[in-house]
Amino acid sequence: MWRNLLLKGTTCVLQAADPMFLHQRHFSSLCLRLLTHRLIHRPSRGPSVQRLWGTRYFLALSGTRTLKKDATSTVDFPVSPITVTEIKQYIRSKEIVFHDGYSCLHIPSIFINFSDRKDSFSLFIDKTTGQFLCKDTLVEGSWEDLQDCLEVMQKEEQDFLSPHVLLGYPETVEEQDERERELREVQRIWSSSVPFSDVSEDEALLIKTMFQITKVSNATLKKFGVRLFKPTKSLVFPWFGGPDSSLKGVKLLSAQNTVTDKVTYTEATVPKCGSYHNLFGLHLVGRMDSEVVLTGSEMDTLAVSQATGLPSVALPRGVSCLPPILLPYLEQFKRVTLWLGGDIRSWEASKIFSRKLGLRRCSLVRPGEYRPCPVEALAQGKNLSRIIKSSIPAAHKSIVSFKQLREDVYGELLNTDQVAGVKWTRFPELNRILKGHRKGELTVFTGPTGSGKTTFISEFALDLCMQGVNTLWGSFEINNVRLAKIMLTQFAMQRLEENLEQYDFWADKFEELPLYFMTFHGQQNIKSVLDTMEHAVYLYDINHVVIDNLQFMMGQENLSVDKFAVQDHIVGAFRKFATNSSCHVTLIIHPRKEEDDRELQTASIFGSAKASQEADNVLILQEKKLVTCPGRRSLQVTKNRFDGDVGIFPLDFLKSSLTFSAPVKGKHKLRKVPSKSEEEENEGSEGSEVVVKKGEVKKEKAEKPNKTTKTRQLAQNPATGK
Ligand SMILES: Nc1ncnc2c1ncn2[C@@H]1O[C@H](COP(=O)(O)OP(=O)(O)OP(=O)(O)O)[C@@H](O)[C@H]1O
Repeated sequence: MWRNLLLKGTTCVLQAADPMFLHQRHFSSLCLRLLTHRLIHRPSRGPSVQRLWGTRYFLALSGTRTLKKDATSTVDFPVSPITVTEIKQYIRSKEIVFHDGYSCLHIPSIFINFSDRKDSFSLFIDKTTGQFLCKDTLVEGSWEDLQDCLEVMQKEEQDFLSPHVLLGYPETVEEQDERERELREVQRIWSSSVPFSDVSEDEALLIKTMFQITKVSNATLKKFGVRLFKPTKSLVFPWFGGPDSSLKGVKLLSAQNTVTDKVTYTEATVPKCGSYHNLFGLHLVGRMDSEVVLTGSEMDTLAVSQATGLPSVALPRGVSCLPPILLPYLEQFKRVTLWLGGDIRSWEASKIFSRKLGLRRCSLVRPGEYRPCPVEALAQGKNLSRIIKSSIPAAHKSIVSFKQLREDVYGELLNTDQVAGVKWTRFPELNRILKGHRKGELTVFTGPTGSGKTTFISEFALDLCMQGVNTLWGSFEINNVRLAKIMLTQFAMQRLEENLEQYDFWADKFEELPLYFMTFHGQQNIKSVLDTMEHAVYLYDINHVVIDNLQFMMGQENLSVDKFAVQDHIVGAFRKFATNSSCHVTLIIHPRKEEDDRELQTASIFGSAKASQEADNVLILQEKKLVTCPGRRSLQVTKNRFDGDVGIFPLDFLKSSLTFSAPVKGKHKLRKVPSKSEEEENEGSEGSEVVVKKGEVKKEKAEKPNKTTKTRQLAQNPATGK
């Protein structure tokens, strides 16, 4: 029956009443049966069974495409998280020899004939996920795919399998058109761009001045194949890849001068950034090279190569992520120097990426006054070889002295603004109180039922995501479609149902955001959620996880245990995750039942005091008392571990765009946060804004000049002083 279905090229949908009915093993055995007919059809991306709203499982059993690039942003539940020990045990049981690499295990490719093998160990298995890539044939797939292939080889007593044995999701006509269009676009840009040797000296100098690369020679540009696309005056960086080093894509970089004479760059890639897996410069790396300098931009790689002669490659999306699919290409290097830029963000990224690459082979260039990014270092005539030599090992000892910390402390003092984290663009008041959004922190957010917690946090997270903070949503209460609709409305800042003709425009832009959703809904077990979060941090370098909300993890835990103890355990687990993964976790927790007319406080968070103790920040969406105007909300920060400032400011809700924006200044009187005793008699003053600096005496009257000055200053727009 299956065979008939396959031959007819149909898609088979299996719907199971009980989700457990179709589990992994069932699916594998099904595929094995198909394999014996030499027709294996299974999704090559992620877990082979994709979970869709908990009750339906789809098997795509038609189509002929080997690869399906990640087209969705949902993070599937890792059906059975795999460990490196299990992978090794399995491979040994199949009597396959392997090399234990830095991030991957290397085995001989099973997709090419023994006599045709150029490199005896060209199949790489990711030690964290079990995903594999054969560098000779570019066949990739999940750990389950590889197991199935090995089982079939053993069963059929074969030495190798055809690379076409693994077929992915069927490609729709639109997808096929899109792929062909992209290929044509790459060729069109490449053939209509010109090498620098064909550009007049004056024009070349003008372009180099625009991009601030006057010190980069034409010989270096030629070596890396960099061209000029004249119509937009963009630099064209080619992607040469695959066993034949053919042209796979291009990146176009344009430069604009801002009013402050700073140069800003915009880049565009073909194919789109999600499928643009180019390590720029890789085609120039020799098979025997054992050292590489990893940079955050193509121009930095040009600078390093020219100044030091060392092999250098650039990450395709700069410091925002290191996709695991690139790890096999970095396995040959015994030493990797990460010089990702000259700011704190690059420094943080280099520490995170070195974990994926294997700490013991990595050394990091610490940004600083004397160590800007490579292209700037070249422009300033610095000695790049010396900077690389001064890089520090990524593997740090458990016990350190101040001598080892002093540079870190100096860096923090020098870059206070960057250390404070990413600033919100839509919530300047939050920047004034919290100073920014930092990695590795835990934020607890609460507010009355139905007050708009999800709606607010959605905009709060979207704002950060639009600035490049890789975000993962765990929305257990409302489904991902509804959540994405809210976010898209907030992104477009308008009611899209009335402007459907604009839908594609906004959806295209929205799709570019580094935004991912867990495919969970309803009650979940904390272990599955944490496994998925870890999986996503590894795959997508997630910086911010939003959990809406904690109550959806409580139901699955042991009911005989006290529910406060369960909550404490869950909060502790999120705290640990945030610290260990250098990832910010925002946790929505329902408040305990309070009197209707009482404002919420830190102590109103449901459960014991553990949540507020573990949290770095506590945010409360206040609905009552503070405002006389009905429906008006305020956001109160009651804890801020970073610098202690707490405060409250009003939020205006715009129903058409589902956004909260600060009300017009001057309309609202300043007000201080009431102390507990004052709170009792507090009548509530509407729409007020206040920031209390750590160490200030709360009891001080708002009218006192020094206090008023302080709060007024803080209420001012720092740019205009108004
Ligand atoms: N400030 C506001 N004024 C009026 N309506 C609002 C406001 N904020 C959100 N809403 C609307 O209220 C409804 C509930 O919002 P939301 O789901 O964000 O609340 P919640 O606090 O997360 O709810 P729950 O307590 O069930 O988790 C939505 O329809 C939303 O558009």
